[in-house]
Amino acid sequence: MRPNLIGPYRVLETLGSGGIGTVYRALDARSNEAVALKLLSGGPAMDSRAAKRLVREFETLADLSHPNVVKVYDTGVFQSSPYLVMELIEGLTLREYLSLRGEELLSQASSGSNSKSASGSFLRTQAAASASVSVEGSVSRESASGEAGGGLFDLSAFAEEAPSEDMAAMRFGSSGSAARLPVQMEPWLGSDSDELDPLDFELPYDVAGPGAEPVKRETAARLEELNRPERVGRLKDALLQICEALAYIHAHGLVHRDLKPSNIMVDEDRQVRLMDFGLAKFLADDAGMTLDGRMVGTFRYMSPEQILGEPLDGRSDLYSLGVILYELMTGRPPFDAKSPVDLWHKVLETEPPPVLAINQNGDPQLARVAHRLIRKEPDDRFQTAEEVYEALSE
Ligand SMILES: Nc1ncnc2c1ncn2[C@@H]1O[C@H](COP(=O)(O)OP(=O)(O)OP(=O)(O)O)[C@@H](O)[C@H]1O
Repeated sequence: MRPNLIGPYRVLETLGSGGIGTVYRALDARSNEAVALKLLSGGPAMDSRAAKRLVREFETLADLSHPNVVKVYDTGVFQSSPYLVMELIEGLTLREYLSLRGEELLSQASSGSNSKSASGSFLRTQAAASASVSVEGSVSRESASGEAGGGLFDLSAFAEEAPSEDMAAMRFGSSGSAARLPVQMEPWLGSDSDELDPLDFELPYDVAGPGAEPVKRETAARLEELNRPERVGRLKDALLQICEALAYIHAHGLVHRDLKPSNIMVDEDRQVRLMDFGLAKFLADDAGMTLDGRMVGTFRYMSPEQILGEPLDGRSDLYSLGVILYELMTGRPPFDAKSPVDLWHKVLETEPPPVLAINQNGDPQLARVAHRLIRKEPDDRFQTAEEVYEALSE
C-alpha cells in the first residue's frame, strides 16, 4: 500500500517500481517543492541500524552536482527501509524520447494539452514505463498494445527492458552448473524470459529483398525509423551528455553499475539526466551481489567482468553504454537469450552480429563506437567516457 507520508514528504503518486523499490512523486511539506522519492523496499530486508548505515552512505551522493546527473537532495529511513529524495525529472526515458518524431515535439509545443509543461515540452506521466507516448505528450498503455487509434504513436517497439531482467527476478544458490560464471544459480524466478528481445524479429539481412516476408518489410520500416537523421542527431546529442555525466561520476570514483535506458531520462529542455548511479555500489559488494544473493544490475546491460564478479571500473559502464547504443541502432540487443545463464554465456563467449549487418543504413560512426564499447576485454574498449565523447564528436 502506498504510504501517505514518508518523513516530511507527502506522497502524491507512484511514478513506477523497479527491482529494488518504488519511486513516488512527493511534496516536501516544508518547502512545498515537488520531488521524486525512491523507497528501497524491494531490496534485502534490513534492520533499522543497517538502513541507517546505508542512508549515511547515500549521503555522499548528495555532494555530487552535475547538469546531467539527477540531484540527490535528502536521504532517510522509513519503516526500516532507506529512501532517497531526488530532483523530480519531468521528461521521458531515453528510449521514449528517441521514439518521438521532431514534428511531434514541435506539435506538442504548439498544442494546449494539460499534460504539457508551460514551455510546451513533453511530460512524463505515471504510466510512462513500458508504454507509449501520444502526440499530446501524454502516455498511453492502450497504444502500447495497439488498441488505440489515430494520433497515438506506438512505442512498443522501444519498450523498456522486460521486467524479467529486474534484479529482483534473479537469485543465486549453490546448485546447478554454469561454466565460467562466478556463481551458480537456482531456477530463474522470472517467468517471462523470452521477452528479452523487445522487437522479436529475425536478423533482417534480406530486409530489402523483393520476396521479403511481411514481417521483414515491417522490420525494414522500423529500421528506417531508427535511421531518421533527426533521430540520429538527437541520439548523438544524448550520448554526448551521457558521456559527460559518466566522466563526472567516474572522476568521483563511482561506477554506475546499472546503466540502462530506464535510468537515463531526458527532461523538457532535452537535457539528459543519469539516475540511480551509485545505488548499486551501496547495495552490493564488488562481486555485484547483495547480502541475500541477489545480483545488482540489469542482465542485458551487464559487462562480462560484472557477470564474472570481477572488480569493476568505469569501463564496465562504457560496456553498458555500448549495449544501449547497439539496441537503439538496431532495435534489438546484441545478445539475445531465453534465460540469464544463456545470455551470460553469449556475452562471454560469442560475438554479436555487426550493427550494420542488421541495420545496413545505420550511422557508420555510431556503429564503430558501439562495437568498440562492447568489446569483451575492458582494455580493448574506449578507456574513458572522454574518449567516447571525442569519438562521437569526430
Ligand atoms: N528523479 C526521478 N524523476 C522522475 N521519475 C523518476 C525519477 N527516478 C525514477 N523515476 C521513474 O520511476 C520509475 C521507477 O524507477 P526505478 O529506478 O525504481 O525503476 P527502474 O529504473 O525501472 O528499475 P531499477 O530499480 O532496476 O533501476 C521509472 O519509470 C523511472 O523513470
